Amino acid sequence: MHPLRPTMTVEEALAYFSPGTNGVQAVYSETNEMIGYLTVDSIAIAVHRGELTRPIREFIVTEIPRQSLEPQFRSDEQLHAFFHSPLCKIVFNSLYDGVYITDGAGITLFINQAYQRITGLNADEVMGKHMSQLTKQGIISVSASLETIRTKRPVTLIQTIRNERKIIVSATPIFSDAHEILYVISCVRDITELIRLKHELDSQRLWHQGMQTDVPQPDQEGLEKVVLGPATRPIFTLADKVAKTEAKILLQGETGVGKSMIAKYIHARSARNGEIFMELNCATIPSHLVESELFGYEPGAFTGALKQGKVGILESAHRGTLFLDEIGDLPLDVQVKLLKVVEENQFMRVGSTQLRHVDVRIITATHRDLAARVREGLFREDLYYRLNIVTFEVPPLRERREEIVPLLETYLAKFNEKYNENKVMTLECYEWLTNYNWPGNIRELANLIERLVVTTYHDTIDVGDLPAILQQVLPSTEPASLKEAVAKVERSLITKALQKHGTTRGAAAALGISQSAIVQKMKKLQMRVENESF
Ligand SMILES: Nc1ncnc2c1ncn2[C@@H]1O[C@H](COP(=O)(O)OP(=O)(O)OP(=O)(O)O)[C@@H](O)[C@H]1O
Repeated sequence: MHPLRPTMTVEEALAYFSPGTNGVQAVYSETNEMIGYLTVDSIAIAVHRGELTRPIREFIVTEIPRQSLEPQFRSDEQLHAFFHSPLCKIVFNSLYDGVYITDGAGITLFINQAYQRITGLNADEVMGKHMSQLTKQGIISVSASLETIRTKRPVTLIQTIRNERKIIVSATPIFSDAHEILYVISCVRDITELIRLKHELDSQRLWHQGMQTDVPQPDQEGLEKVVLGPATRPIFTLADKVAKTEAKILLQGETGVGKSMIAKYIHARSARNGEIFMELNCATIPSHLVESELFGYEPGAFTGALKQGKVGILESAHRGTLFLDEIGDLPLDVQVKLLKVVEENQFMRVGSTQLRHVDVRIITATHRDLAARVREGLFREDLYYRLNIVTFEVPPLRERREEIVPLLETYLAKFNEKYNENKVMTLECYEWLTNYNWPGNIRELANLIERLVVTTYHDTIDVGDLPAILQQVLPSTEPASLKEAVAKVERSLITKALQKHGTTRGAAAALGISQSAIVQKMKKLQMRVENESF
């Protein structure tokens, strides 16, 4: 077990006072200096006062009282005796927070009076029952005790009681001498009201910020309703500015973050508004067809070609804007032809020797690191610099979480209207989705809401309606020690630098350390070091 830290809660510290351990435990600062002791007596006082969630720093003593040096529980039997004693019931019933105790197998042994008050459940409904039975019966949505038994770690999660009340449950394991879980003590707080207030506050704050901006509402441009949070507002402000120019724009960001929406917005705010906006995704058409799709072809230019030939997307976009998505996937030979368009506004159809003139604004986008593609020889450097006069880095949704709730609200309203429904989402569901990582970004969010509106039978969408992957309960992911936390940050910084710069040399330079230092660090962090080019 890791050392006790002053920021731990009393609840977390309970696990350190298992049978066979001393009634006194040293507490260490984040820099591993011993700063005092926590005794079983001070823990008992905290428990008695219902201060399970207070940091133990408030209960640290600098000298050890002599009686505390005696082991408090000499055996598992004494621990069992405590949990089955009337004293245990008196102590837990005196608490304001709810307490739920199961044995190491997950069978309910005790609930205190506060738990009954908070949840509306009475002892007869749960006593002697296995937690899985209670989830199956829909009495509780998920079980923190079972997660604790599975992971052998403290777990905190949000639980719904009979599909109504939301409570936050923190479960802590109590171990035997042999490190088996004997009991799980869960502390329970009602958060229904808390979530509602937080949710209201977040939404209001965000919309208020949105109102104060000078950015013209993209919706006014005939686009879909756009959510503008602190991370996207500057992007739209800059987009509005560069829209008035003919500068080439490169949009970078993961799939579904809104790159094509920004491209449409730039077109709508430019002098070309009213002319056509054309879009070509270079990754979705086979590479041998990209050239003819883009530039068109003459009659009989190749086998399978249309007799009358075909006008390419570039020509169709004359006077308008052409949005080339996934430009990083454009074959090298087509890049040469595109360079001519960018530099001279000229091109030739496939199978023709006649130069044609075209007036098109080109906006490009990619989820790839184009600079790295240039280094790898997969993207022409001259074209890269031509296309990349202004770059927009569009952050993934997980890095702009404050936009998640307004996005959920926007899409819920949109699909309610589309399907003539009147669905609402529970606060727990909002909370849950705010914590999800959204690898598919806003597109994934929009698709999920559409699916939920169409497939759910009831008017209230709850966590139980979410796909299984979204319902996974995560054990507390707090790093266990400062060292672990530092390692986590180092690992993430190195991974990001390697992804961006491609080589350990480049990554080391970006992080301000030598190449041998980065390689050594990677080995220490058990990261794969293959060769210089990683
Ligand atoms: N700020 C926003 N507010 C509301 N909806 C948004 C916002 N940004 C994007 N969307 C919506 O998210 C979906 C995906 O956006 P978009 O197609 O622009 O992403 P993308 O980055 O171009 O994805 P890809 O690279 O896969 O083509 C679209 O339905 C779009 O309307």
